[in-house]
Amino acid sequence: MTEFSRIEEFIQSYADNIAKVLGLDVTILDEQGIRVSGTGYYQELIGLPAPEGSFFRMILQTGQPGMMFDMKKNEAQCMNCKFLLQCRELGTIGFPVHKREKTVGVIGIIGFSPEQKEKMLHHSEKWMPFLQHISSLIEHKLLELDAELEKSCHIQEEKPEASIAPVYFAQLIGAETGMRDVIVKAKKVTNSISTVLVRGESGTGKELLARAIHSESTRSRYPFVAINCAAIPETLLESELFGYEGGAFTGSRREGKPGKFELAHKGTIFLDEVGDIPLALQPKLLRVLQEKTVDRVGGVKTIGIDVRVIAATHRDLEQMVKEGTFREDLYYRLNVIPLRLRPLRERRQDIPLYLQHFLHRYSTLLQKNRCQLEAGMVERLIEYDWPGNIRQLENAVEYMVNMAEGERIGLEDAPDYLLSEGEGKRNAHQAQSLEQLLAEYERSVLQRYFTDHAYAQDKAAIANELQISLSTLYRKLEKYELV
Ligand SMILES: Nc1ncnc2c1ncn2[C@@H]1O[C@H](COP(=O)(O)OP(=O)(O)OP(=O)(O)O)[C@@H](O)[C@H]1O
Repeated sequence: MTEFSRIEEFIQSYADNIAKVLGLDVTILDEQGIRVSGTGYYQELIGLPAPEGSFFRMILQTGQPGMMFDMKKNEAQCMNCKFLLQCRELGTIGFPVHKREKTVGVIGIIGFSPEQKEKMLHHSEKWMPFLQHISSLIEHKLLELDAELEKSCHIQEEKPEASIAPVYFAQLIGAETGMRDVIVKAKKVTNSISTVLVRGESGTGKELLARAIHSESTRSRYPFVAINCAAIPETLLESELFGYEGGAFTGSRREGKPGKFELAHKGTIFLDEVGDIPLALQPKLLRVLQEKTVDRVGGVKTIGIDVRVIAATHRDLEQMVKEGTFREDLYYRLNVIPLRLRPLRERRQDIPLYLQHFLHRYSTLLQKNRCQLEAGMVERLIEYDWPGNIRQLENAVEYMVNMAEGERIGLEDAPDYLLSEGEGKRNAHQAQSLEQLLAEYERSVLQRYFTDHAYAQDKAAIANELQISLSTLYRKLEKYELV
């Protein structure tokens, strides 16, 4: 992992915006010379290494900025570049990105047309200070992340389950498509004190949704504390949730320990797998939720807490209430704001979006060229039922990117369960034609552009990017009711 892998999206949005404002192309390379972002022609080359001997590679080596025009005539600097013959750049300005004196990347602006070259020459004295500024902003972002990481490690020492990595609704894939309804509801209750109960199968994003509610709430400066009630042995769950006083039981810490509710004070507690809380503990949880106080195990004093509760489960709580394994009063206390995340097989139009997202992520993380799915693969993946939902789909993409030998991912790279006919595949009565599947895909691609802030609904830019005419774009938007 390079420094830049942590801020990929930030960097790309920077590049896009700078390019738009300047009317020039922008590209950014990481410390290994891999192109991590690019606009125009260089967008296609994201994930690929810059040519050996190139101008940008030289900047990475020397840590010195530079400016060059008419590469083909500039034999001295470009002579060793493996790309010289194909190079179409008429002007290039590159500036190193440092982090604490170490060169961790390079940012460049490029002109391909005589007009762009003219623009670059005309304002030549302004470019270096401008790029220096951008480079400092990127450095600042990296240092900020380091500081956050340090802080989170520190916090995690005291509060093992606490996490401070924010998640925003806009980051959730499907937020504007298959998950839209649930996100509209979730947004309405971010700042409410009412308990939210997130329902959904395993891997549908329940925890991610809970984190987004917390991150976008006024509690976001305080901890988000997650506890998986099914993963902790029954005997320990009470003290994990509510804490214990010193000497409460054999082997306990002399100074006692706060529970998750106390650690989440002023923030949010995420009670994952709440349906797995043992019956014996349910009255105590109910009391905490109603009275907003906790009594540590073995303690005598009552501690007041201000905690937002988000619970989640994949279990059929209503059935459990009927069977007597879940208390009815606790069920009503938890189920104030029910949010249901649909399984992936009920929102197949989102599958191409997840594929795109995870392919990009794992190609970069695994330092492979940007992998693409071969024709037919998307269809196959849309047809699969994904019992493990997004988690399984993410794992499948990670597997395929690992297996891919080049940039193309074919059936031979897929995990076995995707190859076996029958199991996990869509039922016959749900079958869709290839035309319908492609239409779903086309719709989701268009929708994604419209929710991407970098395009800010700029139809001309979107048409240009997709290499279709504006009128075709309008026709498609009408067809998919996206206007
Ligand atoms: N909308 C989404 N966009 C991007 N990634 C997602 C989304 N939803 C889930 N994921 C990813 O899928 C994985 C599973 O998500 P998460 O842990 O939130 O699911 P869960 O429903 O809480 O699972 P479980 O019930 O098994 O605990 C995570 O890696 C998460 O980042």
